Amino acid sequence: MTAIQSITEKIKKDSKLMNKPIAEQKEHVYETSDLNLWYGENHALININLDITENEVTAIIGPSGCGKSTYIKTLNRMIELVPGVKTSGEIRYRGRNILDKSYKAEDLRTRVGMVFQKPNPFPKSIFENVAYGPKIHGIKNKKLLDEIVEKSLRGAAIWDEVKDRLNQNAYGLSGGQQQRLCIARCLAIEPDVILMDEPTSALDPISTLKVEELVQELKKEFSIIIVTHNMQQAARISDKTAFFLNGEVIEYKDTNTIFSNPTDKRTEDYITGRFG
Ligand SMILES: Nc1ncnc2c1ncn2[C@@H]1O[C@H](COP(=O)(O)OP(=O)(O)OP(=O)(O)O)[C@@H](O)[C@H]1O
Repeated sequence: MTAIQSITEKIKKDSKLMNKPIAEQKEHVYETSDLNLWYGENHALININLDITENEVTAIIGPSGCGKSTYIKTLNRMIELVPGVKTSGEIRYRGRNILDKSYKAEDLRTRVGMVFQKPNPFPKSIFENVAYGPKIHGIKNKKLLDEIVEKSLRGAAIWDEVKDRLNQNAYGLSGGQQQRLCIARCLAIEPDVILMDEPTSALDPISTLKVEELVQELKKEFSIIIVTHNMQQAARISDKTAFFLNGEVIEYKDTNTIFSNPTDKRTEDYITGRFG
Protein backbone atom coordinates (compact mmCIF):
# COMPACT_ATOMS: atom_id res chain seq x y z
CA MET A 1 0.00 0.00 0.00
CA THR A 2 1.41 3.42 -0.96
CA ALA A 3 1.67 6.20 1.60
CA ILE A 4 -1.25 8.04 -0.04
CA GLN A 5 -3.39 4.89 0.00
CA SER A 6 -2.70 4.31 3.64
CA ILE A 7 -3.59 7.92 4.52
CA THR A 8 -6.80 7.58 2.49
CA GLU A 9 -7.64 4.36 4.31
CA LYS A 10 -7.06 6.06 7.65
CA ILE A 11 -9.29 9.01 6.71
CA LYS A 12 -11.98 6.59 5.56
CA LYS A 13 -11.76 4.70 8.82
CA ASP A 14 -11.86 7.88 10.90
CA SER A 15 -14.78 9.29 8.99
CA LYS A 16 -16.67 6.02 9.41
CA LEU A 17 -16.03 6.19 13.10
CA MET A 18 -17.39 9.70 13.10
CA ASN A 19 -20.29 8.47 10.99
CA LYS A 20 -19.66 11.12 8.37
CA PRO A 21 -19.09 10.50 4.66
CA ILE A 22 -15.81 11.83 3.31
CA ALA A 23 -17.42 13.77 0.49
CA GLU A 24 -19.63 15.67 2.91
CA GLN A 25 -19.19 19.34 2.12
CA LYS A 26 -21.95 21.05 3.98
CA GLU A 27 -22.21 24.80 3.84
CA HIS A 28 -23.06 27.27 6.55
CA VAL A 29 -26.64 28.35 6.23
CA TYR A 30 -26.09 31.11 8.81
CA GLU A 31 -22.96 32.85 9.97
CA THR A 32 -23.35 35.10 12.98
CA SER A 33 -20.49 37.51 13.70
CA ASP A 34 -20.20 39.71 16.78
CA LEU A 35 -23.95 39.95 17.18
CA ASN A 36 -25.17 42.15 20.03
CA LEU A 37 -28.78 42.88 20.79
CA TRP A 38 -30.39 45.27 23.25
CA TYR A 39 -34.00 45.54 24.41
CA GLY A 40 -33.78 49.20 25.42
CA GLU A 41 -31.02 49.14 28.06
CA ASN A 42 -31.07 45.36 28.48
CA HIS A 43 -28.09 43.84 26.68
CA ALA A 44 -29.71 40.50 25.81
CA LEU A 45 -27.21 39.05 23.29
CA ILE A 46 -23.50 39.64 23.78
CA ASN A 47 -20.92 39.12 21.03
CA ILE A 48 -22.52 36.05 19.53
CA ASN A 49 -20.40 34.19 16.98
CA LEU A 50 -22.13 31.09 15.71
CA ASP A 51 -22.11 29.29 12.36
CA ILE A 52 -25.00 27.01 11.54
CA THR A 53 -24.46 24.15 9.13
CA GLU A 54 -27.04 23.16 6.55
CA ASN A 55 -28.95 19.88 6.79
CA GLU A 56 -28.18 19.56 10.44
CA VAL A 57 -30.18 19.98 13.61
CA THR A 58 -28.66 22.69 15.80
CA ALA A 59 -29.93 22.82 19.37
CA ILE A 60 -29.86 25.99 21.45
CA ILE A 61 -29.90 25.23 25.17
CA GLY A 62 -29.52 27.28 28.33
CA PRO A 63 -31.45 28.47 31.39
CA SER A 64 -34.50 30.67 31.26
CA GLY A 65 -33.79 34.23 30.13
CA CYS A 66 -30.36 33.47 28.59
CA GLY A 67 -31.37 34.70 25.12
CA LYS A 68 -32.29 31.52 23.24
CA SER A 69 -35.60 32.79 21.84
CA THR A 70 -34.14 36.21 21.19
CA TYR A 71 -31.39 34.62 19.12
CA ILE A 72 -33.64 32.50 16.93
CA LYS A 73 -36.02 35.42 16.46
CA THR A 74 -33.13 37.42 15.00
CA LEU A 75 -32.63 34.66 12.43
CA ASN A 76 -35.91 35.52 10.71
CA ARG A 77 -35.91 39.13 11.94
CA MET A 78 -39.10 38.62 13.90
CA ILE A 79 -37.25 40.41 16.66
CA GLU A 80 -37.67 43.75 14.92
CA LEU A 81 -41.37 43.63 15.75
CA VAL A 82 -40.39 44.39 19.36
CA PRO A 83 -40.20 48.17 19.85
CA GLY A 84 -36.84 49.55 21.02
CA VAL A 85 -34.69 46.62 19.84
CA LYS A 86 -31.18 47.54 18.65
CA THR A 87 -28.60 45.26 17.10
CA SER A 88 -24.97 45.41 16.00
CA GLY A 89 -22.85 42.88 14.15
CA GLU A 90 -23.87 40.62 11.28
CA ILE A 91 -25.98 37.60 10.58
CA ARG A 92 -25.25 36.27 7.13
CA TYR A 93 -27.89 33.96 5.71
CA ARG A 94 -26.53 32.16 2.65
CA GLY A 95 -23.83 34.81 2.50
CA ARG A 96 -25.94 37.99 2.79
CA ASN A 97 -26.23 40.08 5.92
CA ILE A 98 -29.89 39.95 6.92
CA LEU A 99 -29.45 42.80 9.40
CA ASP A 100 -28.70 45.12 6.51
CA LYS A 101 -31.70 47.37 6.00
CA SER A 102 -31.72 46.60 2.28
CA TYR A 103 -32.55 42.95 3.03
CA LYS A 104 -36.32 42.58 2.90
CA ALA A 105 -37.73 40.69 5.89
CA GLU A 106 -40.49 39.24 3.65
CA ASP A 107 -37.86 37.66 1.38
CA LEU A 108 -36.19 36.12 4.39
CA ARG A 109 -39.43 34.72 5.78
CA THR A 110 -40.20 32.84 2.54
CA ARG A 111 -36.92 30.96 3.12
CA VAL A 112 -37.08 30.60 6.89
CA GLY A 113 -40.14 29.06 8.52
CA MET A 114 -40.89 29.05 12.23
CA VAL A 115 -42.70 26.71 14.60
CA PHE A 116 -43.62 28.03 18.04
CA GLN A 117 -43.93 26.60 21.52
CA LYS A 118 -47.71 26.47 21.43
CA PRO A 119 -49.27 25.13 18.25
CA ASN A 120 -50.92 28.10 16.57
CA PRO A 121 -53.08 26.91 13.68
CA PHE A 122 -55.40 29.44 12.06
CA PRO A 123 -59.13 29.07 12.83
CA LYS A 124 -59.61 27.54 9.41
CA SER A 125 -59.82 24.09 7.88
CA ILE A 126 -56.82 21.77 7.90
CA PHE A 127 -56.54 22.26 4.14
CA GLU A 128 -56.68 26.06 4.35
CA ASN A 129 -54.04 26.14 7.08
CA VAL A 130 -51.54 24.47 4.78
CA ALA A 131 -52.67 26.19 1.56
CA TYR A 132 -52.50 29.64 3.18
CA GLY A 133 -48.81 30.35 2.51
CA PRO A 134 -48.77 29.12 -1.10
CA LYS A 135 -51.98 31.14 -1.77
CA ILE A 136 -50.34 34.27 -0.40
CA HIS A 137 -47.48 33.60 -2.79
CA GLY A 138 -49.95 33.66 -5.66
CA ILE A 139 -50.70 29.98 -6.24
CA LYS A 140 -54.37 29.68 -7.22
CA ASN A 141 -54.48 26.46 -9.22
CA LYS A 142 -56.62 24.02 -7.21
CA LYS A 143 -54.81 20.90 -8.42
CA LEU A 144 -51.43 22.38 -7.55
CA LEU A 145 -52.70 23.47 -4.12
CA ASP A 146 -54.05 19.95 -3.54
CA GLU A 147 -50.62 18.55 -4.36
CA ILE A 148 -48.79 21.00 -2.11
CA VAL A 149 -51.16 20.32 0.79
CA GLU A 150 -50.78 16.55 0.46
CA LYS A 151 -46.99 16.71 0.11
CA SER A 152 -46.65 19.04 3.11
CA LEU A 153 -48.94 16.97 5.32
CA ARG A 154 -47.06 13.82 4.33
CA GLY A 155 -43.77 15.62 5.01
CA ALA A 156 -45.02 16.47 8.48
CA ALA A 157 -46.09 12.86 9.11
CA ILE A 158 -49.74 13.71 9.64
CA TRP A 159 -51.34 12.93 6.27
CA ASP A 160 -52.78 9.54 7.27
CA GLU A 161 -54.41 11.05 10.34
CA VAL A 162 -56.12 13.92 8.51
CA LYS A 163 -56.58 12.91 4.88
CA ASP A 164 -60.28 12.16 5.38
CA ARG A 165 -61.01 15.38 7.28
CA LEU A 166 -59.16 18.06 5.35
CA ASN A 167 -62.16 20.38 5.42
CA GLN A 168 -62.65 20.19 9.16
CA ASN A 169 -61.47 22.94 11.45
CA ALA A 170 -57.86 22.57 12.61
CA TYR A 171 -58.94 23.31 16.18
CA GLY A 172 -60.51 19.84 16.27
CA LEU A 173 -57.05 18.23 16.16
CA SER A 174 -55.11 17.19 19.27
CA GLY A 175 -52.22 19.42 20.43
CA GLY A 176 -49.64 17.08 18.91
CA GLN A 177 -51.52 16.93 15.63
CA GLN A 178 -51.87 20.72 15.61
CA GLN A 179 -48.10 21.05 16.03
CA ARG A 180 -47.45 18.71 13.10
CA LEU A 181 -50.02 20.70 11.11
CA CYS A 182 -48.04 23.85 11.89
CA ILE A 183 -44.92 22.08 10.65
CA ALA A 184 -46.83 21.16 7.46
CA ARG A 185 -47.84 24.81 7.10
CA CYS A 186 -44.19 25.68 7.32
CA LEU A 187 -43.18 23.06 4.73
CA ALA A 188 -45.79 24.33 2.26
CA ILE A 189 -43.72 27.44 1.56
CA GLU A 190 -40.72 25.21 0.75
CA PRO A 191 -38.39 26.82 3.26
CA ASP A 192 -34.65 26.37 3.46
CA VAL A 193 -34.51 26.64 7.26
CA ILE A 194 -36.98 25.73 9.99
CA LEU A 195 -36.70 27.52 13.34
CA MET A 196 -38.35 25.74 16.24
CA ASP A 197 -38.86 27.47 19.57
CA GLU A 198 -39.50 24.74 22.15
CA PRO A 199 -41.83 22.92 19.73
CA THR A 200 -42.63 20.04 22.06
CA SER A 201 -42.90 21.76 25.41
CA ALA A 202 -46.70 21.78 25.25
CA LEU A 203 -46.97 18.19 23.99
CA ASP A 204 -47.43 14.80 25.63
CA PRO A 205 -44.56 12.25 25.43
CA ILE A 206 -45.97 10.36 22.43
CA SER A 207 -46.54 13.52 20.39
CA THR A 208 -43.09 14.70 21.45
CA LEU A 209 -41.56 11.50 20.12
CA LYS A 210 -43.42 11.93 16.82
CA VAL A 211 -42.14 15.48 16.41
CA GLU A 212 -38.60 14.37 17.31
CA GLU A 213 -38.72 11.58 14.71
CA LEU A 214 -40.06 14.08 12.22
CA VAL A 215 -37.19 16.48 12.90
CA GLN A 216 -34.73 13.69 12.11
CA GLU A 217 -36.49 13.10 8.79
CA LEU A 218 -36.76 16.78 7.93
CA LYS A 219 -33.07 17.54 8.35
CA LYS A 220 -32.40 15.57 5.16
CA GLU A 221 -34.02 18.44 3.27
CA PHE A 222 -33.91 21.40 5.63
CA SER A 223 -31.66 23.01 8.18
CA ILE A 224 -33.25 23.00 11.61
CA ILE A 225 -32.50 25.20 14.60
CA ILE A 226 -34.34 24.18 17.74
CA VAL A 227 -34.54 25.87 21.12
CA THR A 228 -35.15 23.32 23.83
CA HIS A 229 -35.19 23.13 27.61
CA ASN A 230 -35.07 19.40 27.37
CA MET A 231 -31.49 18.20 27.61
CA GLN A 232 -32.34 14.63 26.56
CA GLN A 233 -34.10 16.01 23.53
CA ALA A 234 -31.08 18.07 22.49
CA ALA A 235 -28.86 15.01 22.98
CA ARG A 236 -31.26 12.74 21.04
CA ILE A 237 -31.96 14.83 18.00
CA SER A 238 -29.29 17.45 17.39
CA ASP A 239 -25.97 17.34 15.57
CA LYS A 240 -24.58 20.44 17.23
CA THR A 241 -25.47 22.18 20.46
CA ALA A 242 -24.90 25.77 21.57
CA PHE A 243 -25.05 26.48 25.29
CA PHE A 244 -26.17 30.05 26.06
CA LEU A 245 -25.80 31.76 29.42
CA ASN A 246 -26.65 35.36 30.29
CA GLY A 247 -26.75 36.36 26.62
CA GLU A 248 -23.44 34.73 25.67
CA VAL A 249 -22.54 31.53 23.87
CA ILE A 250 -20.46 29.63 26.39
CA GLU A 251 -19.82 26.55 24.30
CA TYR A 252 -20.77 25.37 20.82
CA LYS A 253 -19.79 21.91 19.66
CA ASP A 254 -20.88 18.60 18.24
CA THR A 255 -23.70 17.42 20.46
CA ASN A 256 -21.89 14.21 21.41
CA THR A 257 -18.85 16.15 22.57
CA ILE A 258 -20.75 18.79 24.47
CA PHE A 259 -22.72 16.18 26.40
CA SER A 260 -19.87 13.74 26.98
CA ASN A 261 -16.93 16.07 27.37
CA PRO A 262 -17.88 19.73 27.89
CA THR A 263 -14.93 22.10 28.09
CA ASP A 264 -16.50 24.78 30.28
CA LYS A 265 -17.46 24.09 33.87
CA ARG A 266 -20.65 26.13 33.40
CA THR A 267 -21.75 23.89 30.53
CA GLU A 268 -21.06 20.82 32.62
CA ASP A 269 -23.01 22.24 35.57
CA TYR A 270 -25.97 23.03 33.35
CA ILE A 271 -26.16 19.74 31.50
CA THR A 272 -25.76 17.77 34.68
CA GLY A 273 -28.64 19.71 36.20
CA ARG A 274 -26.64 21.64 38.78
CA PHE A 275 -28.36 24.87 37.80
CA GLY A 276 -31.06 26.19 35.49
N1 LIG B 1 -39.97 41.67 24.26
C1 LIG B 1 -39.01 41.88 25.17
N2 LIG B 1 -38.82 43.11 25.71
C2 LIG B 1 -37.86 43.34 26.62
N3 LIG B 1 -37.02 42.39 27.08
C3 LIG B 1 -37.16 41.14 26.58
C4 LIG B 1 -38.16 40.83 25.61
N4 LIG B 1 -38.06 39.50 25.32
C5 LIG B 1 -37.05 39.02 26.06
N5 LIG B 1 -36.50 39.99 26.82
C6 LIG B 1 -35.37 39.86 27.76
O1 LIG B 1 -34.25 39.38 27.06
C7 LIG B 1 -33.55 38.36 27.80
C8 LIG B 1 -33.53 37.06 27.01
O2 LIG B 1 -34.87 36.56 26.89
P1 LIG B 1 -35.24 35.32 25.97
O3 LIG B 1 -36.73 35.23 25.92
O4 LIG B 1 -34.52 35.40 24.70
O5 LIG B 1 -34.64 34.12 26.84
P2 LIG B 1 -34.87 32.56 26.70
O6 LIG B 1 -33.51 31.95 26.92
O7 LIG B 1 -35.53 32.22 25.44
O8 LIG B 1 -35.79 32.26 27.95
P3 LIG B 1 -36.93 31.12 28.17
O9 LIG B 1 -36.19 29.84 28.20
O10 LIG B 1 -37.50 31.47 29.50
O11 LIG B 1 -37.90 31.23 27.05
C9 LIG B 1 -34.28 38.29 29.14
O12 LIG B 1 -33.61 39.15 30.03
C10 LIG B 1 -35.66 38.81 28.82
O13 LIG B 1 -36.25 39.39 29.95
